[in-house]
Amino acid sequence: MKLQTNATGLSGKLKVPGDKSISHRSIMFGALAKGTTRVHDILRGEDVLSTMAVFRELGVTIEDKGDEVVVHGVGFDGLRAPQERLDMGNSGTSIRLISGVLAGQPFSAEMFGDDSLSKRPMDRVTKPLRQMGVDISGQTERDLPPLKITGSNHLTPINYTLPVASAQVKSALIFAALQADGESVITEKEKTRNHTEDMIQQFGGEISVNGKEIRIKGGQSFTATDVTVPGDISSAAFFLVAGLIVPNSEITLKNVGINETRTGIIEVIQAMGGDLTLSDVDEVAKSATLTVRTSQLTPTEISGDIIPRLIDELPVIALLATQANGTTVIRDAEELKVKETDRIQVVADMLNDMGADITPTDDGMIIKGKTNLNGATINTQGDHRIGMTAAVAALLVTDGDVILERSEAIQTSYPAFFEDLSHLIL
Ligand SMILES: O=C(O)C1=C[C@@H](OP(=O)(O)O)[C@@H](O)[C@H](O)C1
Ligand SMILES: C=C(OP(=O)(O)O)C(=O)O
Repeated sequence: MKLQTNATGLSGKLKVPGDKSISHRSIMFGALAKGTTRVHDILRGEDVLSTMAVFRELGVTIEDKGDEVVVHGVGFDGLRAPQERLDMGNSGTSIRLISGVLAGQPFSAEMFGDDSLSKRPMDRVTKPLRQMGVDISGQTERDLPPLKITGSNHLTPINYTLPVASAQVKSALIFAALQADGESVITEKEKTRNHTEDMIQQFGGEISVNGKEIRIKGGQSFTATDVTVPGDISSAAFFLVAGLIVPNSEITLKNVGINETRTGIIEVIQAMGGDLTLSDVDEVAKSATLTVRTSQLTPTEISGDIIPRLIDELPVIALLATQANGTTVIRDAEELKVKETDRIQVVADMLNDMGADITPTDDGMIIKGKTNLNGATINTQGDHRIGMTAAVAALLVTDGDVILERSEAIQTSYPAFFEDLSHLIL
């Protein structure tokens, strides 16, 4: 598709779709609780639809009533063996977290995904799950999908320090630990998004978190509850950046999730001197209204423990940095290489094709600003965040066309992205 270029300004208010991480987990916890869970403002992106389809295949009734999704929970002991292979689509979150759920189930299943997911390492979950007594294996020494799993209802509790900063690995192990015979201790490398821990408490379970150390007792059960999903800050990120770099812009994003394990991008924008204000802060729902205006930006360094708090935003943050007056350095972000694409290489190649000056490194990028962007043909390679970053970059292009190939990848996390963007363009 041909992307809109040369925007003279962006203006308006928007409610971004529901948080993807919380949406996945609302289906999972709803299914594993006894009773009826009603989920409001769930994201209906393809990744979450994959999680819903998998739980239906595992015997859970899930109704989409338009204004809410109703999950008729069956409890940990109510899942049934699937008749079909479980299709995880493009979703790393689905395959890894559901591996942890199936770890404690006394049946076999096979999990597979699309071309992108089939290249992503699953050994980070298979290794610790094997230690707990699960029979799980994939392809090659990195355990790429498809994965075959046979769970056990006598899982050994685990005491495990994560070698990578990953909420997906942490959450997979938490789901397994909830079904184990005793208490498990999981220690994080860096603090990552904590939606699983929050939801255990919301669904009446028990978890103790002390800094990076998490303790979970096995044999727990959950009670159904209602969930309202806040807007996804990872989706809001595209409009935050667009509003800062396109001239004559002011964008207001309502009801954006501001869980403290997700707000790295707000700190980066502030460090770069961006005009960003928070209002209507709701401490209980952990949400706020965010407003951005066109800004002169200074460069910054992004590294260390902030990285997991903005990991999915780094592609569009790289674009932001191309418009700062000086050189921005991103370090400690080697996890970007094992996302839907190698996001260090793909982001650098894409923005360099458009005229940016980015040097990819082993664990990040060196981004020289401020550069003019030009037309190019970009292929998402099946990565939604590459597609949305390209669409925001195109707004700055005054010279030539920007053609986006495989734009349908954006369905993964933001089906209405282009519609929402078009409403803001003056
Ligand atoms: O737990 C989650 O919901 C997610 C964790 C992150 O992945 P990692 O755990 O691989 O860092 C993130 O990139 C992904 O989009 C969603
Ligand atoms: C990495 C992402 O998702 P997942 O790992 O669930 O595929 C993402 O949404 O950017």
